[in-house]
Amino acid sequence: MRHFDLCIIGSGSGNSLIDEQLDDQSVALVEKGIFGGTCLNVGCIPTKMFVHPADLASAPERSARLGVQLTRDKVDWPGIRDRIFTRIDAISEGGEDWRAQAPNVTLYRAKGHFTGPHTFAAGGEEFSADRFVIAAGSRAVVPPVAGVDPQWWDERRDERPAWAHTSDTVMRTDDLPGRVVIVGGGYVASEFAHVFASFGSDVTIMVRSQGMLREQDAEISEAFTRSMARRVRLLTGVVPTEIATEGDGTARVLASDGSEHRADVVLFATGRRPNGDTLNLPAAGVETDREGYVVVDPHQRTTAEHIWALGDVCNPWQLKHVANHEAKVVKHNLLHPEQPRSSDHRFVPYAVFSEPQVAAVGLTEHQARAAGYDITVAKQDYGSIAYGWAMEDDEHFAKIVAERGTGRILGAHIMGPEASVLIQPLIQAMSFGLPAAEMARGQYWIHPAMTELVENALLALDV
Ligand SMILES: Cc1cc2nc3c(=O)[nH]c(=O)nc-3n(C[C@H](O)[C@H](O)[C@H](O)COP(=O)(O)OP(=O)(O)OC[C@H]3O[C@@H](n4cnc5c(N)ncnc54)[C@H](O)[C@@H]3O)c2cc1C
Ligand SMILES: NC(=O)c1ccc[n+]([C@@H]2O[C@H](COP(=O)([O-])OP(=O)(O)OC[C@H]3O[C@@H](n4cnc5c(N)ncnc54)[C@H](O)[C@@H]3O)[C@@H](O)[C@H]2O)c1
Repeated sequence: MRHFDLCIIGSGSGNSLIDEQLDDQSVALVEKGIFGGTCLNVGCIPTKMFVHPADLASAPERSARLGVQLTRDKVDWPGIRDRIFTRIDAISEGGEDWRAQAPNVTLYRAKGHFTGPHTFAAGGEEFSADRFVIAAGSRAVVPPVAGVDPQWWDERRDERPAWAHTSDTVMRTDDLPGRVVIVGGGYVASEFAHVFASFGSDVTIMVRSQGMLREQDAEISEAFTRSMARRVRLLTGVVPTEIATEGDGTARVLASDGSEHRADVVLFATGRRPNGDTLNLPAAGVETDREGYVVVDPHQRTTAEHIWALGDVCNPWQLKHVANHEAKVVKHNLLHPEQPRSSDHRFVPYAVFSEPQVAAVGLTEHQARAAGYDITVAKQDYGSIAYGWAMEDDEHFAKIVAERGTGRILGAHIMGPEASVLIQPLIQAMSFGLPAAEMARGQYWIHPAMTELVENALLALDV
């Protein structure tokens, strides 16, 4: 049986572990899908490459109130799609070729699973390794709906009707779909609703709960839901009950409120499940929690001493910057097991790249109150700062939650232009323990930049 020093399962963030520091180790890299993983091929990167043109395409919706009449003349979907994937596919292929020619790396292009604590099977071969890193990511979940076969996204993928999509496939459709039904109200639903609505598709969102982005601070979720409802047909408290394929290959979607919708594309944006269940983890002594995430200690070590895990397979944030952070920790701990580092999950930020953008870090107001903090909350409208006047903004805001007395920032939530950028100084303040008043008063804030939103929100806190 062939033996390796290290086996890495998953070529997304797992691939970034391999560099010259591992040149003296034999490495097996196992990848069943597109080389480079979710973020590069079907996640963060291509979605944002669609979001940016969508931001441009939706400019006419925002510009008329400022006296600038714009029209969206044409959206060249095949051109946009091919520009994006010509670039991405080349990176994926180049990365795979680069790995394949590395003398110390053996690439297994197959679905693999553990056969014992130190043994693994992939591509008809069984091999052993001293140490393993599980970086197997997560996969889209498709809920049970009459007329929808979950095997369309697995073994029976050839039978999948043209209308049935997850985020893995929807960016590669031949044409811009005229009618899109999106199921779900989280990150993926919000971003693709923006893309398709901006490009001119007729979009219907069916969201099971009473609003979108329900994990966010309640005021943000409510405001975002109102905003999205102005752009698309938003059905809250509604799920699809049955989907039938029509003679022309499109979908007829029956919904729980009795409504019926025709669609060229139905996008299931209903969450992602960690891939640990595909790896026969009990054979290796690796435990998972009730939601299927691989259990790790602060050093990213699993319940088996010689096996580490990182990314979506073991953390519920399911974000690339968290996977990257954990990969750096695992890398250090593989090289320096006697001086292990811990992951820092104290202040994990996130952003939803929709229209409007949403970004957040830390506790929501409700979570802070439930945790028993004595809090002060400030809500600052974009329209109250000079740059917001320039934009005639009457919708967007920032909200900061801080501890009364200490001024410690517990959470920050922003909905509006550049929210994903404006949140960064607040992440920094929380990470380095900078109290709100000191942060507001101890530095210059450029006038009249959008960051005055953060300055004024900090000053408005009753610390
Ligand atoms: C549409 C979309 C948009 C996103 N946008 C953002 C964003 O803007 N910002 C952000 O921070 N995050 C975003 N994410 C999340 C981000 O993509 C993931 O958190 C990140 O890619 C996870 O990295 P990973 O290395 O854990 O897993 P992955 O990159 O998924 O890598 C896991 C790899 O393991 C392989 N694999 C799994 N099981 C096996 C097996 N049994 N045998 C062999 N190989 C296997 C898979 O094929 C896959 O290539 C987005 C996700 C999606 C779906
Ligand atoms: N900008 C970003 O960082 C970004 C963008 C896209 C995706 N992601 C990552 O990908 C993950 C997956 O995104 P997502 O939007 O699919 O998941 P999500 O968890 O954000 O949202 C899932 C949505 O589906 C709904 N839902 C779940 N089960 C359902 C069912 N049976 N019937 C009807 N509705 C159901 C939920 O109520 C929720 O509205 C996210 O958790 C996120 O970590 C991140």
